[in-house]
Amino acid sequence: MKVAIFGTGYVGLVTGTCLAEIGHDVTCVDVDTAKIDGLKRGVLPIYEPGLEPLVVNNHRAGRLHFTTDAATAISGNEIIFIAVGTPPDEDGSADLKYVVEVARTIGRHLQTPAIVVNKSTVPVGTAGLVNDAIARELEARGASIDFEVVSNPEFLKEGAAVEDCMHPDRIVIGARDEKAVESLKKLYGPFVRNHDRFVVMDVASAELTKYAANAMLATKISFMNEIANIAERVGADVEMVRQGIGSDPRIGWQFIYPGAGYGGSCFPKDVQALTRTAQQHGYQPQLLNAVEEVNERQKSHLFELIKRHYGDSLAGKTFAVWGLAFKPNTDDMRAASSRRLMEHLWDAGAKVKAFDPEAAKEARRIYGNRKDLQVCDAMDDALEGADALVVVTEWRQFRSPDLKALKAALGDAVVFDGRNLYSPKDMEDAGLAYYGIGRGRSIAAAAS
Ligand SMILES: NC(=O)C1=CN([C@@H]2O[C@H](COP(=O)(O)OP(=O)(O)OC[C@H]3O[C@@H](n4cnc5c(N)ncnc54)[C@H](O)[C@@H]3O)[C@@H](O)[C@H]2O)C=CC1
Ligand SMILES: O=C(O)[C@H]1O[C@H](OP(=O)(O)OP(=O)(O)OC[C@H]2O[C@@H](n3ccc(=O)[nH]c3=O)[C@H](O)[C@@H]2O)[C@H](O)[C@@H](O)[C@@H]1O
Repeated sequence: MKVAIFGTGYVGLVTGTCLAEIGHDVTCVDVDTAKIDGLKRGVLPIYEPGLEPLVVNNHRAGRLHFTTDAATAISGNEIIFIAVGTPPDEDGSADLKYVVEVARTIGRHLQTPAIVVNKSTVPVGTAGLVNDAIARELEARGASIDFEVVSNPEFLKEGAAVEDCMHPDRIVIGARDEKAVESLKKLYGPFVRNHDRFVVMDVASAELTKYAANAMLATKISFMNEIANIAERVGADVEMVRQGIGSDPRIGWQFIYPGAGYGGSCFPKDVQALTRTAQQHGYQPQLLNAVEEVNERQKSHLFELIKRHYGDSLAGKTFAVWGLAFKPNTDDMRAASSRRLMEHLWDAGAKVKAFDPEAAKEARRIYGNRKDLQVCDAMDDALEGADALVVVTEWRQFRSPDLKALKAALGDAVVFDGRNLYSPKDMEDAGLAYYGIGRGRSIAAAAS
């Protein structure tokens, strides 16, 4: 099938590439000329495991095209995806200006009937806005061309995006028109050959499903962070508690890892946007408010633990920070907890030596040449001359450090573990003071 995708970010590029991989003819469109030029040369704008060879091979095979020319991209394509950003507006609601702009562009250039599939995360009612924007442009041209707007939210995770796209656990389609549903089933069919994973519903329910999924996952995380904060106060270890509840299939093992708070481009903005939607409809979403509030507090929690150890005398101290990306296997630092931590440390007069396997370039882009930040090329380099280590992202290579070397390297022999990667006992045996998240007993011991 012939497909155009507007927006060549995490969602658009991954979706387009995976659709090309299963044999469709895909044109990715973006307004960012540098991104498109890079992609044509095989230079990817993001780090995503497994994506680069797929992009290069499918581009070479002539199934995956990149352009900034919307008119050419739209021409003759039966399916047109919208996969542009929906960042938070000033009041937290989703800013739909990019989505509406794409809809207008489609209306301006559409020549043949098409299904317009909205993959961006958008509030209920957006399909209607998209429909109206296209219709208005067609009317202005005096053109009468059939089109149908469908909601098809995306559930992929960064760091596992290709895998999620190739093996989706469900494909949600919100549509009024049976023919549009059949076309999308044909498009995605090869991804779900052995299982019927299509969940077909009305458009409003599909739009809300996306927010419900992200809000539920964010709720699980904030819930565990709340338990961690209680554990810290009552002298329990949240890691034991996690193991004690995860085996109950009604609770499950996933998304119950306490930590330095959830980050990324989606959970924070989507919880806020759903909150705004509820409020706009006269409902006070107390649970969603609490999920966000707990997360906001949690993002400062590592710094609170650092203050607990050092008191207010942080000026002149140097902190090694392992992990800058908001999660492992990505270079994305949007709303990353590392940023909040470093900003607190800098405000307190401390310096940071940071290492991340993929996000170094992004950190340099965000923070430029700050005197109090040194972005290092190796994890051990970050330890040199540091007083303490703070682990913010659970990259695999951080999991088994040489504790003797760690003790020797750190001026104050103290570790703050924002992802509970280490055993308090191993740390204690190695002579390191250890602060994890929600690890009440070891924190009490370290602070005493
Ligand atoms: N990042 C993720 O893991 C996921 C994101 N989503 C949702 O998908 C949407 C896209 O997110 P990302 O891919 O992360 O965004 P992104 O920011 O990585 O990429 C968006 C792209 O759209 C381009 N763009 C903006 N206006 C355009 C226009 N008029 N025509 C063509 N291209 C245009 C931008 O230049 C940018 O390259 C958002 O609504 C997000 O909430 C959904 C699931 C997962
Ligand atoms: O809408 C989106 O953009 C996507 O948002 C999340 O995906 P993503 O943000 O890429 O990454 P996650 O693995 O969900 O992690 C989000 C944050 O939660 C944190 N987290 C995750 C799991 C956990 O147990 N504890 C925890 O603190 C991570 O460290 C990270 O900061 C969802 O998992 C995807 O299904 C969704 O499509």
